[in-house]
Amino acid sequence: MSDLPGIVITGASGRMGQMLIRTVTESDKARLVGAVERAGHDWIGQDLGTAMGGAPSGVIVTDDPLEAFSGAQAVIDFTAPAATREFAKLAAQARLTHVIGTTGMDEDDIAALKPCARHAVIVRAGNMSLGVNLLTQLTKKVAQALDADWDIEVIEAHHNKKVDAPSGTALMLGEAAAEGRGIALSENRESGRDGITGARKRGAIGFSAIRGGDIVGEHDVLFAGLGERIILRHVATDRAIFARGALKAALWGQDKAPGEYDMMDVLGL
Ligand SMILES: NC(=O)c1ccc[n+]([C@@H]2O[C@H](COP(=O)([O-])OP(=O)(O)OC[C@H]3O[C@@H](n4cnc5c(N)ncnc54)[C@H](O)[C@@H]3O)[C@@H](O)[C@H]2O)c1
Ligand SMILES: O=C(O)C1=N[C@H](C(=O)O)CCC1
Repeated sequence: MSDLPGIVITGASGRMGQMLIRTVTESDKARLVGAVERAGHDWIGQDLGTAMGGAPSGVIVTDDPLEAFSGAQAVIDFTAPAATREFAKLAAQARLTHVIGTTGMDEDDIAALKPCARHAVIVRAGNMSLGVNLLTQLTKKVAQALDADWDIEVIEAHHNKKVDAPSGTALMLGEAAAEGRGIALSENRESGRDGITGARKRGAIGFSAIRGGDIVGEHDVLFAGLGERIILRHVATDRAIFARGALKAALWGQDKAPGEYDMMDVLGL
């Protein structure tokens, strides 16, 4: 039996779930030991490889996360906020590294992770790619250099199945801009313009969301001044960038003390 870290993927049939399964399976640094889907899903009880249209893998898809987590070292979780809250409790119980890519988590959801992080390593980020994490650093630097005469707007575009807005990435970028400017995002956030909105509030950080087709994920941070504009841009063309980052985080977490971490910690940025 291999001593490579055993990884469980939750939301196995999802867009990210399938990408993560391929990434872990192809890695020589980890092994796939479990796959979880929601109760009632067609894949439950099926061999994962067969369900994905390939050769049998020996991993049976389950709706029992506790069973899947026992004997694993990490769980990579790109599902939905309510599911992620439940997985966090079980990962803490099993002392697994819990890598959370799920977005759309509200304040309550995030607060619920705190007690779990006393027992397990939690790595959570709205975007696991190297490029976006670098972009947050650039955003903070540019916001630091410019005053509130420069309007900041985060413009994001995603596929037509995405259920949350603004995207987790857009919020990361907005937080970075607010930090650079020395203000709280919660008090300066502006989104959902429609109708007679009035003029833009000075110093506000705006969010605009586009949804369409199969767009993987595109983010612009626009700094609009008088007579000039700066645009910082990241374009994702392949979900593999998120899966590679998530696997890196799962491996990184293996020798860390319990606590809450993000991709900046993992990437050393
Ligand atoms: N952080 C990042 O880098 C990053 C990148 C891409 C996507 N995401 C986020 O990941 C999440 C998933 O995205 P997606 O495009 O794969 O969505 P998706 O809808 O294709 O997949 C989600 C999967 O989770 C499953 N699921 C839901 N509840 C469950 C439960 N209780 N138990 C087990 N499985 C459950 C669903 O059945 C589905 O298969 C979203 O929140 C998205 O924003 C994050
Ligand atoms: O496809 C998605 O959903 C994505 N979600 C993340 C976000 O909300 O920022 C990352 C990009 C893709």
